[in-house]
Amino acid sequence: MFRTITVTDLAALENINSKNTLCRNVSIYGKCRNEQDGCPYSHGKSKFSDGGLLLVSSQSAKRRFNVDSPSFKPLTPATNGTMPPSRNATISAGAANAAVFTPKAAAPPILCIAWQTLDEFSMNSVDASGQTYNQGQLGDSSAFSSSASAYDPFTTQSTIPDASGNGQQAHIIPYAHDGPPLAGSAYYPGTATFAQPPQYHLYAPMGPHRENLLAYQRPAHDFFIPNDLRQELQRRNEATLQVFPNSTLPQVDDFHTLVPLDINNQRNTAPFGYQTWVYKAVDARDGNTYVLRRLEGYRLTDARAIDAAKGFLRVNNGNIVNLTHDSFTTRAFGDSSLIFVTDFHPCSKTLAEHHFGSFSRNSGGRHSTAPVPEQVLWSYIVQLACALRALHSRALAARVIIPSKVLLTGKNRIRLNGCGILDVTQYDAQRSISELQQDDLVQLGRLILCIAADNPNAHLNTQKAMDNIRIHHYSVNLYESIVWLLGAATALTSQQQQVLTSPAANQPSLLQQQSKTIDTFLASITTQVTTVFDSSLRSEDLLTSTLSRELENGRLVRLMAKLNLILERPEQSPAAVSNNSINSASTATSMYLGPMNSGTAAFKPANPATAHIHQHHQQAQVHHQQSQAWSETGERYYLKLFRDYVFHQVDVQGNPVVDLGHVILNLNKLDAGTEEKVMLMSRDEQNVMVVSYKELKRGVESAFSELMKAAGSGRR
Ligand SMILES: Nc1ncnc2c1ncn2[C@@H]1O[C@H](COP(=O)(O)OP(=O)(O)OP(=O)(O)O)[C@@H](O)[C@H]1O
Repeated sequence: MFRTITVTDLAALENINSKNTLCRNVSIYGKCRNEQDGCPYSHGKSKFSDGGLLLVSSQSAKRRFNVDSPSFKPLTPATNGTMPPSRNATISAGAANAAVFTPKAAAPPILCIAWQTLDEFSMNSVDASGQTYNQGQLGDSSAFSSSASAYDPFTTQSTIPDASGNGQQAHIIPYAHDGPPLAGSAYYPGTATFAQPPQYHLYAPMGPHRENLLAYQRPAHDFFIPNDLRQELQRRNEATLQVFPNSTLPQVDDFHTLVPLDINNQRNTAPFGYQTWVYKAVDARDGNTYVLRRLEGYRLTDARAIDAAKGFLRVNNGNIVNLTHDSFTTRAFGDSSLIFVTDFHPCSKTLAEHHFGSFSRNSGGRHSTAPVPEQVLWSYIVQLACALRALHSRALAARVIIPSKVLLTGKNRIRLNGCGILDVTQYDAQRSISELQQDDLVQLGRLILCIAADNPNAHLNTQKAMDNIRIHHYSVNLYESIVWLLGAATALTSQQQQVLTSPAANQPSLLQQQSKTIDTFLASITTQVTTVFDSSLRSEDLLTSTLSRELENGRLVRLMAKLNLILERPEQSPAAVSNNSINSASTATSMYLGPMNSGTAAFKPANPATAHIHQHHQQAQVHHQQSQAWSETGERYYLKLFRDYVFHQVDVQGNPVVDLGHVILNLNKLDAGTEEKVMLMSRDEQNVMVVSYKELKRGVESAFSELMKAAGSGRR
């Protein structure tokens, strides 16, 4: 069975033959003649390269074609699908002497060739240079399949036949727009003038790499942020936006939409000497979410006290919950409350909740879980030491380093909370800063001791807790560090002293160091600091790689947004903007699917401006024109078909095909504007259009720029 194909570029068909499985059954066959002027086809590539479009019409088109037309001769039954005549044999002497055909941009030259079913496909094929191959030469499909298997949709180079028919390495610039055509480069015009843009459409695969995948194969999850991280970020997002609909909490100064974070019923006045409440709130001035810590019943007796926390405003450290605003007093809660405003870290927990979550404060009982890994303890020590260094170097002190005032904001990521509060509430207590800083070190030692001993009250019996640490097989180094921080070396047994001062212990021993500052401590744990630093760099690498994937997804989202902005938007179609745009040689798209019984030798786009211009009201006329661009004769119709091809595919049974890989692959090719062709089918399956991604890209860009012009803005 034969169907009629109209092609403007024979090379395109060749290309499709080799790459598109849907078109494997296409062979060039029979007499080829230019429909426009009746001239036989000449194989000069440059003459037929401007369109890059293959129009295929099935039965309906076949009916419309006039078999008596001089430009088309149906094949004889004798040759039907068995031994098609060679192309040369079908060209008459008169036709061979015909003038060389020069294509016009507005109406690309069109050839008639024959379409065969797969069964009929067999013998002859014509390459881009016009050379005829028979089956033996091509070795059935092997010539195609070898190029198909080597095909990488993301590559920018490929072997293509040159003008002489020899396979040569040629540069395909998939995303280059057509520049001025150069002699001998008609297939890929603009290559000589091409300036390499950033190849932002290419994914650079990052390790670890899968061994069983081919170079161009990517698993779907490679394109997206890992599930656990996505869930975590979404949970944080939700937590930040969460509101209580019937909340009776007041607005405090500029802070509104208060949500309590303190879900613990047991109120504890120990850390600050006041009952505290913690709220999430939105600052009306900048719209950001902050945490308000309220000290209930605080009365300001000395106005200077409130300024005592100002020094903490200047501290910006990754291991501290930073104070963001001046503290202030308020009566919004019906009492006199002191408010501290800090950064909000959604979904965070305190170390007390994390490590002693099921521990009852009043039971005094021991929480039983598996011992915390030493690496985690070192991570805590290094991070808190880092926070203390930031404070101590500014002549400040943390003053409260307890499990409930250390926030866990990510995996093993901790921040010191509640800094500066005691500076206000205990303003009058005359304690020197060095004394407070020494106390910070002791508190740090107690905190680590409690977590290592797995008991929040472990510091109340240091000796027993130290024994517990030994039972948990922590290293001598950790043991020694805790002892040094606690300043409790004298309380150790002679046996413990022996362990710490043995040659196995790190030299110089911390116990032998007299000066006790955070810098001394940090200097003595450099090995652990570098280990923690290394793991933090690795997690940063991981996040950067994840971010780079999202960057690609962001690009695809923008492309999808563009497509949806322009698709089926008649009021902004080019017909409304410029009636001549369809016929214009400079129109970005020179292809369309027109009715094949138009009565003309070549397809011509319907000029929407010509018909009925005086018969209707002007507005109705405009609407008519507008819809033309999306109609089956309109220049944007193929974009619509492409949308169907990407998103609305169905299988042979008519079931929807939901293939994310297909969507991503096609959107990437569209974004890159590759020369590869795609076969688009109308919904009634009566018409098929073959168009390159490059043309599609130009269509999208042109429609989008029209839209932007109409929107009166040059921004994208
Ligand atoms: N800056 C913050 N960002 C996010 N959540 C926070 C922040 N500060 C505290 N929270 C959360 O608020 C809750 C209460 O914090 P708070 O410091 O009062 O701990 P607590 O366990 O209630 O201590 P206390 O025994 O002193 O009352 C905790 O669950 C903590 O995770």
